[in-house]
Amino acid sequence: MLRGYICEEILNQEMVEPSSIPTVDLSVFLREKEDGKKKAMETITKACSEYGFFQIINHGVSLDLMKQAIELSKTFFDYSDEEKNKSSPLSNSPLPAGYGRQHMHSPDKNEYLLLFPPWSNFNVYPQNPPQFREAIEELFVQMSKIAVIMENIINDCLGLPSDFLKEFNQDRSWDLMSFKRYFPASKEENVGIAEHEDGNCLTFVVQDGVGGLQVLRNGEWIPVVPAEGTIVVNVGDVIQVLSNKKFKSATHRVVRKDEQSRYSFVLFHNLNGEKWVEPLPQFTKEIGEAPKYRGFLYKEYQQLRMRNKTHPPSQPEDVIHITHYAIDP
Ligand SMILES: O=C(O)CCC(=O)C(=O)O
Ligand SMILES: [Fe+2]
Repeated sequence: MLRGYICEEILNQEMVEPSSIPTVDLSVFLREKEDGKKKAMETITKACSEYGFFQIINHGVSLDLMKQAIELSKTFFDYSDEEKNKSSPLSNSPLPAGYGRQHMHSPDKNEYLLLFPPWSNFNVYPQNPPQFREAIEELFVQMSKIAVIMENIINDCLGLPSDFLKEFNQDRSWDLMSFKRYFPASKEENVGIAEHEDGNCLTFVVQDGVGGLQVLRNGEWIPVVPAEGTIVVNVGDVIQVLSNKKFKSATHRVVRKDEQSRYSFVLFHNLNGEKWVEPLPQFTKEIGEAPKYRGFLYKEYQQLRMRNKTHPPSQPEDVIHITHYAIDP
């Protein structure tokens, strides 16, 4: 049940509904043949230079497993608080891995299960449903493989050495997976996750059929129409800073639907907190361009973002995001 599938066999393209963000067939990178790679790289480069969002098909992650994980997360989130709270975070973990709900004052209306890689000591796995843990662990492995492939593609698109990002961060222990349930919209408001950019390197999203994920493109909110088997990819702040804004960290949000919960899960391909992040010489000194950001310790940024969530600032302009490190021209 949890086995991966051979990429050539799967995902009849006709199954995929039309969507407003570009779709990249990842199988061209998984095969030895060169066909289609150039075109796929152009699509990715354009999407990342403009707004940082695209989606992938034929990625090698088991479709059965993706579906099964969404179903298992539904079962989990439907349990009583008492059952869910059995997976409450350990007090010594660097981020609250385990089950949680957004802070009462947060505009975000969702509950979540946060997990570090399967070998981490910080994970507090749900005991129920019984198959959930195995599915999460297998998905973590399969999606992390795609993340490494995608890192290499991004290196090529940016003109960096082909294993640059892998070498930049060898330590995968800060990677995270998050399962979420967004509650149905109320009469007064429908924010699932307020407009934001992800702080990490690359994000991979699997959503159910409900919809509500939107990306900002040229000042307009574009819906990311759910299509079975696709994985949505977005660029995070770390890539934006390293590339000196050549690639954009996608601004996105989730809008809640009436009368329906929405379920999704996400792999955040992340950085070790001790990494120093600053625009690379390839995008500054070597091409005579001024850096758009000052350097920072990644964990400092992650902690500031966490503080936003647990102690929400009273003014929207006090929210810390990557502009905190921006150098004014
Ligand atoms: O649930 C989704 O579709 C996206 C979630 C998201 O943007 C996030 O967790 O940062
Ligand atoms: Fe996000």
